[in-house]
Amino acid sequence: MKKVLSSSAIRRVDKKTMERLSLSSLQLMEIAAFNLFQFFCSHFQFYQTSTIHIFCGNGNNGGDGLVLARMLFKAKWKVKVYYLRFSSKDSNEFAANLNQLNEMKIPIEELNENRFDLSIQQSDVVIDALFGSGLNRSVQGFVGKVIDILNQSEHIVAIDIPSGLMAADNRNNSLEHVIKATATLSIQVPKLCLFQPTYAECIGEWHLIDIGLDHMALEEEQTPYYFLERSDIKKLIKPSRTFAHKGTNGHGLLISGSFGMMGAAVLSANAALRSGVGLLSIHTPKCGVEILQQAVPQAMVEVDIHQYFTTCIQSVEQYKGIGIGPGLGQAENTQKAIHHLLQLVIQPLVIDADALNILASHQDWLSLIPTGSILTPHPGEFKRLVGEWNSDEEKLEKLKEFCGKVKSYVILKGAFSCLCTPEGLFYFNSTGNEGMAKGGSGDVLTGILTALLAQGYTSESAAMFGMMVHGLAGDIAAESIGKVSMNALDLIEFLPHAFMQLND
Ligand SMILES: NC(=O)C1=CN([C@@H]2O[C@H](COP(=O)(O)OP(=O)(O)OC[C@H]3O[C@@H](n4cnc5c(N)ncnc54)[C@H](O)[C@@H]3O)[C@@H](O)[C@H]2O)[C@@H](O)CC1
Ligand SMILES: [K+]
Repeated sequence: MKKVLSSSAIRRVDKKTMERLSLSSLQLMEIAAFNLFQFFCSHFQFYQTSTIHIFCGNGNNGGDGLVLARMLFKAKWKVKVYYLRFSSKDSNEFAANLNQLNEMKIPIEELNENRFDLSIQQSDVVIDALFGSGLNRSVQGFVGKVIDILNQSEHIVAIDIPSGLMAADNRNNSLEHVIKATATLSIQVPKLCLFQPTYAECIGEWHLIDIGLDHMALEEEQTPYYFLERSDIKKLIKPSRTFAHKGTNGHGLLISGSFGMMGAAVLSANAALRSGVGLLSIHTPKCGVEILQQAVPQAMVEVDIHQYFTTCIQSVEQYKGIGIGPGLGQAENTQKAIHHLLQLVIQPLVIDADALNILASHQDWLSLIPTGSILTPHPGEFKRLVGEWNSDEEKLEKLKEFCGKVKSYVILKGAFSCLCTPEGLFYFNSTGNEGMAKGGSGDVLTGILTALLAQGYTSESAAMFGMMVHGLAGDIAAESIGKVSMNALDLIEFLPHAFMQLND
């Protein structure tokens, strides 16, 4: 698990690293730039025949750019270096490295208001080292003009953060002039902006470049934001037991499906059955019985009295994991059935799709949600629950407030799905890809989560584990058959591989 830190926290960690490892600021910069250099050379080998234009500000992000330029120059890459002084005082590290470049006779050009005629070819590469985590106000004036010109380039690699973007909160940033990077090499610590959809087109693909910051110093920083990694899940996985039988692996219930939407029930049931549940029951209207008995013979079907949709859920105390929502529809009698279930149930629920939409239209029922439930909205469903937001930052505030209010977990689905806890901690997922953005993916997640709760995982563990394994199944599917063709059925097909990889 990596901590997502603010600029001020990163500065403290940098400082402690230097103190504890007896490094000067120049030495730390040298290490940072060397790691950037190594990554750049191996990951962007195909740029080797291009001219690399490196644009440096006169702070420490610019310092990183100068050191990287020196290293690429020595390694015989074709580099052109430019710097501009947006601040009247150069940082010490920038100044020292500028001297070095001059001493080594590496050509370097100063840009200013009167001189910034840039000639960059289509195949050339721009490295953006203008501003990093030190940006504390919107970019304006001359440097803004330079950013606009650079944005005409096709290949832009940003160092640490695309210039013009702030690490954590951009609500007071006009965002008029922001580098639109194709890739961002962020220095060791993930920043909140990396996970926010609004800034995705400025950040491009991103990579974290480890520079050996002091682990204790990172430990000492407090943050509500975390980047969840595969290794975190391994610790949560329950060992399998030799004498396990279907009864000890938990009995799950899925309340899903309605006329015309039985596919959702089939998907979530199959996902649950691939996620270790001992026994699975599906509550469904009469029209779904034959479909489910054929498509999911391993499951038991509990038949509603209604032909087309769910109207009546009787007793649920025997189930440890209960998932409700996929393909449920929003018929009036289904709404009543949900209300009845909420009054009846004490164990946490997995709540998805139409069950969320029903809750959104009955806000007074939110207080009936059992503590520790897991809600899995996509942004549209979440908006119906909490109203519009004006920025990603506000969206996270609403998420925290909502989870606290309903004392439950929310997995807000999307790229870097975000799990928020009732205590207001945020965990961004590191698995998953855009090939999963298709109907049925969410139904699969509901099935997985229901199965994990049934097996006795706590809501928090189930939410982390489920979110990670779901995304990983998507990543394996993308690798095996490609993002275009993969669909929800493939997520189920690759779930066993994902579970095995997490267990390894
Ligand atoms: N020892 C260290 O501190 C390390 C720093 N590193 C690099 O240093 C960067 C941070 O460096 P700095 O703190 O010097 O900051 P930056 O280089 O990001 O920015 C430079 C300065 O510009 C000024 N500024 C802020 N917003 C502005 C605006 N809109 N218009 C004009 N000027 C503005 C501020 O005074 C700021 O300090 C990181 O992003 C990273 O690239 C890395 O080398 C790792 C080690
Ligand atoms: K930058």
